[in-house]
Amino acid sequence: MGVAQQSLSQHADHGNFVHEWTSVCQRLQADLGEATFRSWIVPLVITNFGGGLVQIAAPTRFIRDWVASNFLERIRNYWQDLNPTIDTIDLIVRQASAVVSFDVPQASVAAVSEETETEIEGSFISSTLDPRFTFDNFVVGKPNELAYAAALRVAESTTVQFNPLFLYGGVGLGKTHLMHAIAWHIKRCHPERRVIYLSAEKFMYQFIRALRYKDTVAFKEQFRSVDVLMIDDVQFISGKDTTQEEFFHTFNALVDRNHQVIVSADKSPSDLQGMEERLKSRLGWGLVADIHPTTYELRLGILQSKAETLNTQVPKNVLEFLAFKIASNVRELEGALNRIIAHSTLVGREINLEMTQDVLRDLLKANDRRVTIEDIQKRVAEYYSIKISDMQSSRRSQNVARPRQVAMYLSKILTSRSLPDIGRKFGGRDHTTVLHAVRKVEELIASDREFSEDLSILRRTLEV
Ligand SMILES: Nc1ncnc2c1ncn2[C@@H]1O[C@H](COP(=O)(O)OP(=O)(O)OP(=O)(O)O)[C@@H](O)[C@H]1O
Repeated sequence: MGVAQQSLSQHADHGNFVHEWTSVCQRLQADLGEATFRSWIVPLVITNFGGGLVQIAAPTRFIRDWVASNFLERIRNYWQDLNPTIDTIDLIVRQASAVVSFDVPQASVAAVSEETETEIEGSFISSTLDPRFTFDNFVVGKPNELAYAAALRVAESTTVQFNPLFLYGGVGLGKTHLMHAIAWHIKRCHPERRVIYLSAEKFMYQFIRALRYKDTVAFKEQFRSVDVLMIDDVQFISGKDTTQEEFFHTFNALVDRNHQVIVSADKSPSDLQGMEERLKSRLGWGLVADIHPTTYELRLGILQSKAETLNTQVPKNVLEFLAFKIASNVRELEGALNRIIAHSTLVGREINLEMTQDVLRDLLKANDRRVTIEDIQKRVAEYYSIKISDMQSSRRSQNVARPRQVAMYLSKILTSRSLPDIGRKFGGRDHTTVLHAVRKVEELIASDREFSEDLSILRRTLEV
């Protein structure tokens, strides 16, 4: 019996849960078939249980999302058949290195002790780093070029050039990705440098624990002896005065010794509410680099890169559609791409616009950019100098029919309306007419450069 197994078996319910999970897995295996079971269920580990809750961790967000939308209900039902006290299955993402797993047939159970939340590897003490968050996987565009350049500079140089480096930006725009990328780079190129990377939340909990166990000397020593201290989401300690005080002293001790400090937050130092003035001011002393909201081009670049990483061919018009429609943040954009790829892999359905709109209906509604079919008809009519009423008319001459087809195509890719809906707005035409128009325009985009350029211009005017 391994160490982790021993520690878990101290839990009174351990035996039952292992037994139950094994039975649930057997039923899933029978239902789903070997290949699906291996792809989606085997990577899962149980990380916590008790009080009616089972917490299951997936190694990546992609697997978590897919399991959540396809198997969660079934896992809960099967579990409740065995143990009616279970009412919640909590699916989380946790890297394999953060958990200790041990042998249970088919799928595994893990014990997460406080030690395993902090990875201690040689001189590198840190929260678990996501292996995908590297500089190589970071797509650079106008909105993030300064933050990227600053992060790379700090990661590459062994002398301190600006202290602290303060990275900030809205939700899901890549702050954590850049922080991890810096840490990975240092870990690879300068393994002798001592780096601590952790969230401000964890900093606070470690500090509270040190206070509780009267261990603050060791706490201070640990943080003040590093070459690089990286604190993610520093806004978390806003309003938490004692933690701020400790962070302030740690920060000063490191900066005074010319050791690098890197901090990320959702706002600029001066906008951090609930943060002491002297800390705000010190946080702004070095280089403050913001990550702006993404542009259409950056979103498209990110999607192309992610599709390549996932080794999947996704049609260009689908990537463009997603880049246009999902402008909120990169995390959501990635989630959307993962969902359609997973759907296609498992159901064997070809990835195209139709299927994308189908699979992502809810998400698309939430992100509706409110370009209406009427806006499109008006803009296209202006562009080709035809009457707007010709969008609905039965005239078939080429100079009217082609713009009408273009408007139908743009309605399909820029709104989430269905083919029959679009047909209705174009003088009550049938959905097959709309489909024909979409195909025709796609053909022309591929074969006629001038036409394709016209269309890009038109599209851009609608996207602003
Ligand atoms: N420029 C980019 N290139 C590639 N991937 C990106 C880029 N920007 C963001 N991402 C991806 O988007 C997701 C969200 O990014 P991340 O977690 O770094 O955001 P964040 O700014 O830290 O968000 P939060 O405010 O929620 O902490 C990650 O999967 C990340 O890899």
